[in-house]
Amino acid sequence: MPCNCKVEMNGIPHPHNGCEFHLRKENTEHNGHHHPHRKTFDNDDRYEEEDCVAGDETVRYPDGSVRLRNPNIELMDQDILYHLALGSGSHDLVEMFGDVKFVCMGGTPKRMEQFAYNIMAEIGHKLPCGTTLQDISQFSYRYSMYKVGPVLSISHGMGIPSVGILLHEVIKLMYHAKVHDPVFFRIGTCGGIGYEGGTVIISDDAVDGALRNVFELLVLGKSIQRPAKFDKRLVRELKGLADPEDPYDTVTGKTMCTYDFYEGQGRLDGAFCDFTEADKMEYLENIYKAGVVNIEMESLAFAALTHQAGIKAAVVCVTLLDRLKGDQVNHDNQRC
Ligand SMILES: O=P(O)(O)O[C@H]1O[C@H](CO)[C@@H](O)[C@H]1O
Ligand SMILES: O=c1cc[nH]c(=O)[nH]1
Repeated sequence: MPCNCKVEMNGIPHPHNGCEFHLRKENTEHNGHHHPHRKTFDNDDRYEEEDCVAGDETVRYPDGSVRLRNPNIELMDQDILYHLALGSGSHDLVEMFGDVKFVCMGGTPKRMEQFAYNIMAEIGHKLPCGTTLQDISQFSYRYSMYKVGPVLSISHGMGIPSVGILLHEVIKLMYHAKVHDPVFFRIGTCGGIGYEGGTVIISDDAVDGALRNVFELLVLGKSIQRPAKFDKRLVRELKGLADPEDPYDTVTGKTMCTYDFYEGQGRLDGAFCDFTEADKMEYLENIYKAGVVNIEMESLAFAALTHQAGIKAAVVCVTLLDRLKGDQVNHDNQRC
């Protein structure tokens, strides 16, 4: 049953929160996609199908548009993308985002604003006279989002919870906007393991602090694990863009993703530390031997959630320091 409540938030009309789960049970068509065999909402739908591959038609519509693996969304009158300050009822998402091809994410709002300007110069995108780039999500006060032609540039904050929330909403945005075959990138910073500051690292695998290649999440109090997989072809394509003339090295390898910057990454300089320098070095040398080339804080969720959604994704990070040589990050190394 549709709901007529209207609420304005920050000048943007927003659907009434209490109405978001008014279900239209008779509906079998949603978002222009026909669902003759709408699935029931069970654990199999949500948490299995580990073998699906980005671009696989079992996780995409045949035209390449993003298929949501959550049957609840198609039953809702409108979907509020709360942390983006957008909504399927309040905005024409197809008109605003239907032409998106690349979604680039990185930690800070400033980086992603600068990246948007760089992309604008790179692709020769012109803004209407007298206008500047606008932060589309400014009234969320959480993330920043800029759109330059087919490129979205979005800040994701720090850590798995922050990037995870963003990914849920951006994947739904792709679905509502009927975007075809989007490719997601995280453009980040990291600590190198055996690599000096200034090295570019393309992740070909993501592991947690115990070297497990899965993203673990508590759902309804139970631990679920989702495989964290990157698109190997995209990794090779990106590596192929490296030029021997580049004034920095570009390498591929296994990225460790931790839940903390200090103790979680074996740093001795946090507010707490219950291990010795020898313990730290033993750990870092062990992960180095296991093939880990860098440590950061989002790749596991990034790989797992994009893989789950059938979206091609890659993580490319620059090292700020070699963790085999120290812990402290200089301000000069991290400019935005
Ligand atoms: O520079 P970003 O993209 O934020 O990435 C890295 O920097 C942050 C820690 O300083 C973490 O988010 C880590 O993943
Ligand atoms: O050491 C580092 C540097 C940047 N980001 C991290 O997560 N770790």
